Amino acid sequence: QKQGKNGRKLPPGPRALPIIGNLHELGNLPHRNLQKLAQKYGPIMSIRLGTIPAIVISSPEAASLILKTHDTSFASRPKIQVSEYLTFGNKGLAFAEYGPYWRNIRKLSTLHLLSASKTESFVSLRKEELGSLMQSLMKLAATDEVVDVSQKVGEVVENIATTMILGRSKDDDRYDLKEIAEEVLKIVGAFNLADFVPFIGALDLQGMTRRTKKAAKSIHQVVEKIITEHEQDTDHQHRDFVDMLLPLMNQPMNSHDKHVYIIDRTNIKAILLDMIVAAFDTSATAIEWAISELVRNPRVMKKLQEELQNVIGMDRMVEEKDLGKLSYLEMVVKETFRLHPVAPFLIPRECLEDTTIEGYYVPKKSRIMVNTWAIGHDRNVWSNNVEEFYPERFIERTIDVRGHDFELLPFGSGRRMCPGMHSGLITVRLVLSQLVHCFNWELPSGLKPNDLDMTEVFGLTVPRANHLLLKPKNRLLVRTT
Ligand code: HEM
Repeated sequence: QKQGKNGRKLPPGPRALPIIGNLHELGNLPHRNLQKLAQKYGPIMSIRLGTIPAIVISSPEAASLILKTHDTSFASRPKIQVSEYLTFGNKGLAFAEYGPYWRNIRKLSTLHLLSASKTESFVSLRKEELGSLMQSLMKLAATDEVVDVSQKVGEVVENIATTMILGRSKDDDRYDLKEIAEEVLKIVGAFNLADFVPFIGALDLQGMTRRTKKAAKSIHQVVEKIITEHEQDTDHQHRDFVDMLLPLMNQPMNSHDKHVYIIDRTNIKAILLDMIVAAFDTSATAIEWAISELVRNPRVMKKLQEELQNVIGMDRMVEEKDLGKLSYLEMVVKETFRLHPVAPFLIPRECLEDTTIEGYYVPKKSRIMVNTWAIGHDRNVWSNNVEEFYPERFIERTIDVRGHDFELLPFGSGRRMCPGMHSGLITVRLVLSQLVHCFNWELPSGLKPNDLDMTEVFGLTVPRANHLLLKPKNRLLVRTT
């Protein structure tokens, strides 16, 4: 029985060591290790990360208490070193503490950058980028080459995101934003001692502070340069995020709010940085897991290709307007998110005030980790075939990914839920369906579906550890864009 300072009952959990607490129990894949511990201690478990108390949530019911019933108490984010450096003292959206500042930039972002109509306005951008990817893959398919699918998917998502956010494509090789974004996600996901054991953290034994400063410096330079170019080039016609944010500079964020914040250059940069980091890797990670599972499960691949054949036909590519008609595709995407949630712990939350959950005391400033990976792998929720990639499970269950069903939370839920969900979902469904419609995907010679390596690497997101290598074979009857 664990007790808080005031003698109140804390959730059960493993014994914590002096100084490091339970950091040593996280291992390389904390989502898996904390699932095992939760099987012993329960779905509301308390651990200590260095000096910080943390609560790990591992069931849909407990997730609903955190993200719905007590949403306001858990709507803040912890202050972490990487975000402080990267977004000029948490001036971005993802790590801003809960309060009027966050509320204003969240509103501004959802209204001006990520609304459904803004997302739709990038339809031709997505079509063009995907068209060039398909052309290049068709050429490679004709020569029977093994293709680095992870790299190709990463490039197309990066091109779409860079053009949408910054108005330029990857052709400009003076910088590598993807590499920087991946580095930032790794640092955010790493359990940085500077955040948990400050007096040891100052020594920077893990080299995290050095890595953070380096990544922040490179990304600040790129974004500053791009903003300056937008300011100088007054007659261009793009409608990227920089164009949408610049007219708001030096204006109050929300003149009706009693807390008046004026948007300055650092606010704009911080918002753009968050968008870059949030958009680059997330959709690409989901797509590469989906293709990996389809290749490992030829039955599902065949069924998805049949759906595409019936709905689209073999003489043209998939268009965005077709997506609504592809119900099996939707189930495949859900099943991918269930087994491979892109951000298995969402983005960490911080408890704003002392709270009681199911009779347990959760002290103010506790870190909250919702283990969506554990929920997706729970037999009690998904029955005994939990490890199987079986999209048909969603025929019977009307479970959706939009934050209402706590069994499946790829975008989180509640006030801090992902505001880029619409954009992310379109990218995932479009790129995935196009790749599967235009090509058959074969394993390099000698490999059987079950041999496919599925090793994960942990960060804020959990992508494949090794790139996915496959041979495309042309499937469409006509080569068209
Ligand atoms: C498949 C793609 C994506 C996935 C799986 C995903 C997932 C997530 C998750 C799990 C969270 C945390 C939610 C929570 O704490 O409850 C989040 C937050 C966020 N996402 Fe996404 N995301 C995706 C795409 C995008 C895109 C394309 C953008 C923007 C262009 C974006 C912008 C953000 C932002 C700004 C936040 C922080 C929101 C806040 O703290 O108020 N995401 N996302």
